[in-house]
Amino acid sequence: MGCIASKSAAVEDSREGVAREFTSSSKRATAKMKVSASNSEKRVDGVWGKDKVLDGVDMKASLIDKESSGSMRSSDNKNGRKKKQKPELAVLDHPGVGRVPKALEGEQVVAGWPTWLSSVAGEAIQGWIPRKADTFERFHKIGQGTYSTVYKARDLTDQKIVALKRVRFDNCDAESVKFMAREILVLRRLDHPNVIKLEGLITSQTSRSLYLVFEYMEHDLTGLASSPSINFSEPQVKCYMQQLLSGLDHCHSRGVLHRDIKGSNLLIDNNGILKIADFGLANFIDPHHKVPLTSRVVTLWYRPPELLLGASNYGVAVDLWSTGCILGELYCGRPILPGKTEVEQLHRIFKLCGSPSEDYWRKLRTPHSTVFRPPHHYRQCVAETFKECPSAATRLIETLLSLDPTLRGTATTALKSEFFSSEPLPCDPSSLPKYPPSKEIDTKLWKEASRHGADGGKEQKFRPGGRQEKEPQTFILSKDNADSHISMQQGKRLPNSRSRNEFFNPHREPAFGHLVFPQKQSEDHKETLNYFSGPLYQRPLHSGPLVPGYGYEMAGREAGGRPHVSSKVNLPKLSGLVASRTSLSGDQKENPVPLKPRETIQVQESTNGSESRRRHDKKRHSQTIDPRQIENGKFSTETLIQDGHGSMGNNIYHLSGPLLLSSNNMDQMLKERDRKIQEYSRRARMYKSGEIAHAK
Ligand SMILES: Nc1ncnc2c1ncn2[C@@H]1O[C@H](COP(=O)(O)OP(=O)(O)OP(=O)(O)O)[C@@H](O)[C@H]1O
Repeated sequence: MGCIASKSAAVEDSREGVAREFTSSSKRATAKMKVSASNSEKRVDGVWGKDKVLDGVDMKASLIDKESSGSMRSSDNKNGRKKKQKPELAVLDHPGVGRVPKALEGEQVVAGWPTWLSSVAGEAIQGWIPRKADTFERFHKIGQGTYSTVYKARDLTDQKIVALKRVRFDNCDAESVKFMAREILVLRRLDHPNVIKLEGLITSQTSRSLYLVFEYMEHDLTGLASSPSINFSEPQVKCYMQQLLSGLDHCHSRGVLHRDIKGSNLLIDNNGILKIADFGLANFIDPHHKVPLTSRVVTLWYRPPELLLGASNYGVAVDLWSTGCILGELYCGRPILPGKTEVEQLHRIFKLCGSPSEDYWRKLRTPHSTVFRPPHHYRQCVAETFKECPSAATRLIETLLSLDPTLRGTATTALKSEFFSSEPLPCDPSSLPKYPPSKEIDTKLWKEASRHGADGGKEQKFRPGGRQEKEPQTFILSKDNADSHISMQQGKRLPNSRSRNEFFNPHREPAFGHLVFPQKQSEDHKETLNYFSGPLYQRPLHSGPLVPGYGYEMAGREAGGRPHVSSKVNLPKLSGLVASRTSLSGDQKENPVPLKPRETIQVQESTNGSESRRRHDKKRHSQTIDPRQIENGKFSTETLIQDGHGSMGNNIYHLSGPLLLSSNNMDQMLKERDRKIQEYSRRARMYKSGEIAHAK
């Protein structure tokens, strides 16, 4: 950051009318900040060096000096009352969300940081100087996350292409700022070739928004895997997996759980280097000092059973489960456990991995463990399901998808597995083909285009895998944190929208293995249950993994009716294969037996702080929910339904209710639910693309 400091200090933020030449006093402040930062880093290094993991509590102690912790304590103990923190809040309240001493806070403001940031999350920015907006030239949008919009940009100081992630949060809400700041602190703790590097932060004293500056990555794994023209070879799959596990190994060794490993968060550059990105849900853990964590993390399809069952005492194994799902996906050409609700997800898991043993339930002891015992005994069939894969791959999938988290091993042991030492060996990243830019967002746009493109589209500006470089935008840091949009509407048409439409017609995806009422389900109904019908409190699936290669293409099958899996792993070609689906779901012979919850899932209800968030969300017409807020108990289920996805009354039947109702009612209810979800998805898309804003 030294260079950032010198770069920024020299430039005036004339765009915001804030002439901020650093005075000698601010220079002194900066120098002081650097000293404190290096001191604190030294202390943190000490912790790492000793224990190889970050102890959340120690780290807090190491990052905040005595004076600071004193001031924190006194503020916490206002009026002499000791504020009792929720367990999860206590977790969140350590790294990245601590304050710095008042004096340092003042110095940070002088250095250009806004007060709303330095006053509540000074640690996250300690030792850094904010970059100025006018030192970047912003191009088009390259990613849309639940919590962010990502743009391609050029750093005018060195002409380097970077990615700017504009994070969504409420700068008036200290908790919201703290959640956002945790991502920054986590990123600053990590330094590895397979972990995305945070290069700086853009904001100013008067700004209410914040951009994270990252190295630019051309692709993400979901985008590459779902590109119809890209076939991964087995050495390539091994190469990506090796990099993913190496990055994870680093995170875990530094006490960081990612908690959202999925293809769209695995970015790949033109040299074949894979980097783990999106640490928005990451948290610090200390295996020696366990504190309860929220189970409401990890995108549904990649979420391990213990989290679905409500575990709050978990560790690195959650990331390893997600890694197992990705490995399976890379061989199968589609997500291996695409559940639509938590209950269905769990059921799919048990059908693949077998019913858990008594010992498992005993050890788990979560609130839901008695509720979700499958009435049926399922035998483990991972090996059978993946029998077309090379045996070393099957064994690694089996290990990573162990129901018992302790049997999943670690990233280190996975890296030592036979999968990486058996032929064909992982290839060198530099030997991988160079692909045209491809991201999950492209997949979404293709899909969007195919929906709108059936009318024969007029303009055909959008090129899949070769995004249009738009005119550089004047980059002005907004004073409001509401989304600014670079519309991609104009570029939605595909050169061959018709044939694309065939590939991306969501109605072609059968709702196989549907848990709720497979026998009574009509074909029509199956069609209605497309992948937008995820659980409502979940991140919307249209911004999650977009079913790579799923129903995009009906490829041929081998004579035996099985997907061809060879050393040439044919992701898109395998997609949509009936045989592959059948073998995975095991639904052909056996109708899925619904789990019998004895009661609806009890979701922790707390309205703490939900009001302000609700107001904020309403203000921005946001259709998204931030699990980081759920984590803090800020949202009740009902809040989520009502605020995030529209009111559906007081029922929380989408969680587990359908399993308890008669099928007639269910038919209607699910149709209605799907209709609403479709409607909200559509509105969310319109909102994102700016159409709603224009319309209003
Ligand atoms: N450094 C980068 N280079 C290129 N593209 C990026 C970069 N960082 C993020 N993106 C793109 O932006 C998308 C959203 O970014 P990110 O996942 O960090 O945001 P998020 O709001 O946390 O998303 P999510 O909803 O998936 O959690 C990514 O899927 C990726 O395609």
